[in-house]
Amino acid sequence: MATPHIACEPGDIAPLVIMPGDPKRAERIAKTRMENVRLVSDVRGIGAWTGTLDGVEMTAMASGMGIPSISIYATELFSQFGVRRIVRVGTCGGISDDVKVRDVIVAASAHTNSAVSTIDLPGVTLSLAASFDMLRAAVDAARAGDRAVHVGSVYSSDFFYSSRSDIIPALDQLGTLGVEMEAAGLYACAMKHRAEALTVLTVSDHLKDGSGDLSPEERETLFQGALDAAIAGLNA
Ligand SMILES: O=P(O)(O)O[C@H]1O[C@H](CO)[C@@H](O)[C@H]1O
Ligand SMILES: O=c1cc[nH]c(=O)[nH]1
Repeated sequence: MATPHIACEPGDIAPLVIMPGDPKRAERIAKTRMENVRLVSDVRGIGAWTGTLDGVEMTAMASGMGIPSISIYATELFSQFGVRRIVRVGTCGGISDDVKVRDVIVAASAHTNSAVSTIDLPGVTLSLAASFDMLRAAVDAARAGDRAVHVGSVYSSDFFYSSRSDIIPALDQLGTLGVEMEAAGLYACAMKHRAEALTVLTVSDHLKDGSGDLSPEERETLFQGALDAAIAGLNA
């Protein structure tokens, strides 16, 4: 049965979902990496493409931007479509000096200023973390690739344009690798539905030095290292 944001039957979505933020990136993944793909839903221009990848059935579907958006899709996928694993393949801004543009970050955990970490259990801040099995497989695959790989915490912000850039040095001090806008929401949904999730990011820009930032076209296309690691995570 269709949900408010996904117009297809449960069997049309695979148990394993590759989820970039950008719908064009989802379509590109489907058309360049998958076989026998079909568009099974296109509500609000968020295409869901189901096919096979190296013989395994998968769906590529975008999350849109921000925790509210990814939470809608992840909730419907986990609760109504029998999805077991979602891997986010996204971009992020570098925070740590160790991280350079084009590097891959595997997000073991996500700090956030979103209410998803505090709203469900009064007095408790939830730990928002990746699936261990997915994380281990993705890290192993990423380390075998040709890009520098970092594993650790990221910051999932509710703001792309934040008035609180003053907190970035403190996040840096705490070892936070980069900033993006969805991982914490995805991890919270996976925890709630007793499912599994992972986030693998390509560093698209650096908060301390914007001179090497990726162009909009590169942000859409330059994600092969992260995607290979993400696929390994899904197959774990
Ligand atoms: O490239 P994606 O996956 O969309 O991720 C990052 O890019 C968007 C902001 O430009 C946010 O969604 C952020 O998390
Ligand atoms: O959320 C994001 C994504 C990419 N780059 C940033 O600086 N922030």
